[in-house]
Amino acid sequence: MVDDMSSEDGVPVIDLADIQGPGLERICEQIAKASEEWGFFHIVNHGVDLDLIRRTQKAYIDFFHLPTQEKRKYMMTADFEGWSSPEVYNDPDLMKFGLTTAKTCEFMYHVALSRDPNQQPALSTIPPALRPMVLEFAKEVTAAQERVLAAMSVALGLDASALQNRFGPADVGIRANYYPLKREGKTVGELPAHSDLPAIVFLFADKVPGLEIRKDERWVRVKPVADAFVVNVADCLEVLSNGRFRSAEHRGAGSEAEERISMVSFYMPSKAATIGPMDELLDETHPARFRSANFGQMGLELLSTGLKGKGFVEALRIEG
Ligand SMILES: O=C(O)CCC(=O)C(=O)O
Ligand SMILES: [Fe+2]
Repeated sequence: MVDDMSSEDGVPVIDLADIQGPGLERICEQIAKASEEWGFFHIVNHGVDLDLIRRTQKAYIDFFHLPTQEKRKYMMTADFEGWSSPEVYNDPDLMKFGLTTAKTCEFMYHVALSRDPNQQPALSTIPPALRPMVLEFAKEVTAAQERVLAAMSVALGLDASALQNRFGPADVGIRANYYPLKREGKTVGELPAHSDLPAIVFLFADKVPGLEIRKDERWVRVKPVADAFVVNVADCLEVLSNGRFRSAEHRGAGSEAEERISMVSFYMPSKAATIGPMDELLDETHPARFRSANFGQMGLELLSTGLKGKGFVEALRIEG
């Protein structure tokens, strides 16, 4: 077991090996501290099979290496699912949806899992060579996300299931970002500064650096930790925790040493969920710092306006 480990950049590293045993209390304390101070932390011994992660990563890399005309078969559609790259973002096929998020690095996005038995994702849009891996990966990552959510609930003084229940049956979206080798400092597409909207996010990009996160007024280049996921408190969690946990702005880029892929899993509240401070956290001395909103309505509106800043958090903040 690793005690209060920290990578050189200061981003906390939390060992989850004992999350279902007597270590839970200590893990909850570490998660609370990291979520309050950073909004970001690495997790090791997360329970997601490493061989599965590597196979999924390899399958995505093979996809991104295909010729453009092959990848165009999976071009993004109006529901934001599919493939996009800076090379094609002016393409009329893509622009007809007004997809501003397309102006980022090359990526592919799919909803790969739904906790709602009546609303299963349309898996036919995931390239067949990727499908079995992506589905298995999404299943394991979702289970790990729910373990971390339970620890976060306990850390907030709530029942272990409180946050997950509040989100309702989640959808989990997987976004794979591809950054080709950077040549002579030239970038071929980056992810501009943004915070993630829903709700808890796991990012896997060990080995190759490129993720930068904002800590107070400075940008910190995250040093990769082998086999770890980077956990990110997203906007919805900041609002549910009434501002105790913070979502942090971050940005992604490629490297001059190696091509880079980041696999990002978004645990999304049900569209029917109300995103607002948890009632249990409010009293006379702790008034609500945010309004409440329907996730389906507000979330999609914000996503379609593109990536910038902490849009959702700011839109709901109560001044004063
Ligand atoms: O590639 C990265 O390191 C950042 C990815 C990211 O922030 C995202 O996909 O939302
Ligand atoms: Fe992000």
